[in-house]
Amino acid sequence: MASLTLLTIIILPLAYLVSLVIYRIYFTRISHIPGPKLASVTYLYHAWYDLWPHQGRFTFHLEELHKRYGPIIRIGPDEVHIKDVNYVNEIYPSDHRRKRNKSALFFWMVGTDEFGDHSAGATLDHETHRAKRNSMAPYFSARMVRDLEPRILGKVTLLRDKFLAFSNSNQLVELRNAMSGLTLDVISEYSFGSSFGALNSNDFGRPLNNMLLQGVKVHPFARIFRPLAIFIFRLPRWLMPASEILDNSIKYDTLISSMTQSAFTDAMASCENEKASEAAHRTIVHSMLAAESLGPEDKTFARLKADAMVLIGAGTETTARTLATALYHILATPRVYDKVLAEVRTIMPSADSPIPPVTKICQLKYLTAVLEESLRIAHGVAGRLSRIAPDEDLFYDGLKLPKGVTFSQSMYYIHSDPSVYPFPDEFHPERFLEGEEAVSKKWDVALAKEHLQPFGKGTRNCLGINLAWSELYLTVGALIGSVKMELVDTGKEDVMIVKEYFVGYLPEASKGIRVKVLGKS
Ligand code: HEM
Repeated sequence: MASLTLLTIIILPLAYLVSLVIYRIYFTRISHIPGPKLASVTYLYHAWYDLWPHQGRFTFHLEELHKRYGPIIRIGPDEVHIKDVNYVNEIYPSDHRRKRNKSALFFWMVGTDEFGDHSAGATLDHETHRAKRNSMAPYFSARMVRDLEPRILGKVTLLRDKFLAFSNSNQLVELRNAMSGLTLDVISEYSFGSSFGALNSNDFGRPLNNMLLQGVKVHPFARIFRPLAIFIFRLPRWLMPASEILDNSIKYDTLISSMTQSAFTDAMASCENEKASEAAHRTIVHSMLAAESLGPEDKTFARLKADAMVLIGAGTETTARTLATALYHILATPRVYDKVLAEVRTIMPSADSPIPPVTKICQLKYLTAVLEESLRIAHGVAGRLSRIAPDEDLFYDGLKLPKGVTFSQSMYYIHSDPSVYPFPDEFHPERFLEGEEAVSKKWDVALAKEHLQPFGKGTRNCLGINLAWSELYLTVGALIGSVKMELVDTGKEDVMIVKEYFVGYLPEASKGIRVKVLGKS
């Protein structure tokens, strides 16, 4: 009896574990791909870098692994990472016939009914995603962004006026927080016709901004312990363990619910009283309810709320940090500041001139290069963009990636590749400008432009590209054109990402990117 118990309690589980380890190292469909043995056995390997004792560092550890094992490495029992700027189109094709699913290994929220589960962004299957995305795409098209530009401009004007109100005061403005207030208000106003009002508060909506910033910290834990995360998120709220991250996600859920609810109620009434297509420009919810690509099961409140959660989350921190990074580098480099201001003055003659429309600002070549360089160096989305090819085998350097395997690249590595962007940690807008400097420094401008892909690539790239560009042009144009500021005790280390929680993350010990407003420029 005792030996039977010993067998069941110790020996059988041990034998199972040993066979699993041997199987995972030597006999899976990707065992031929080099990489650390421990990573091929268990995701606990990631935990060391992403959870404890380090946090959000696995993406950066990949550099070391690639140096040791080469451009293609195995980073999980069924996951591969590639670091090669020339292999991007193969992983993220734009042709819908080459299907790319997302992977639940990274999009852990699938199955939680929370965190944007059922949204387009978190839909794994290629075709299902396509229908959901098509229902939102018209609302974020270049034309719609142009039509709704007054919504963006209203918020940018408010931001500029708030900055000017700080003139000659001793109060410093922290740019990343201020830009988060702006982008949060823009994405909510643009998508729902009413904003969170972050810019109406003196602190640019700091509690809301912090809620979003803290919320993303859930990703590493949930990726590594996915079943546990799903279990926790499916618990009734009163049974959930006490945690700041959970609290923030619940607050976020409540906030988005009420915003979606009022748009939903209004949109349902519009559907009854007027032609749905006529109301479709009013909010993203109206637009989705009018979309023919969606069936009734995808037009429920819960489903639309999931998309709203992803839109607000995706549209805020990425754009805010890119803006803060752009402003830091402009202010930190007098040569760049002088050029940007001189160029802005050609369409905005004085600090009191009206903010020009995006169609005019986007013609400024130097400013465009500054924004391209900011998008590159800010690493808005730094995490690996994981995909699965459900029905084609891929090949890299003779190595087979069988269909069904999860693979990824990280735009962080593309944008830090010195063969495309020499001295990648340095800010040089000129790498994106044909001209004397590029020739004298032997910079390949065409190559730099070809590999700049901050918004991802292929059929699942960023939905908000047009909106993001409009925000970047209007905000930097308006602030440089109207406001004179100087950096206070802020250095390059305050704008360089040190962690990855899907979005890149700045050092938490830093006091931020602080400026003193001196008056009008
Ligand atoms: C500088 C700003 C931005 C950057 C760098 C950025 C970057 C990205 C990237 C790299 C992806 C692809 C993720 C993946 O492949 O898994 C993505 C997806 C997405 N982005 Fe953005 N984004 C920005 C701004 C915005 C804005 C303003 C919106 C608001 C509409 C937005 C909405 C989305 C959505 C909804 C997706 C998911 C698209 C889908 O799955 O079809 N993003 N973004």
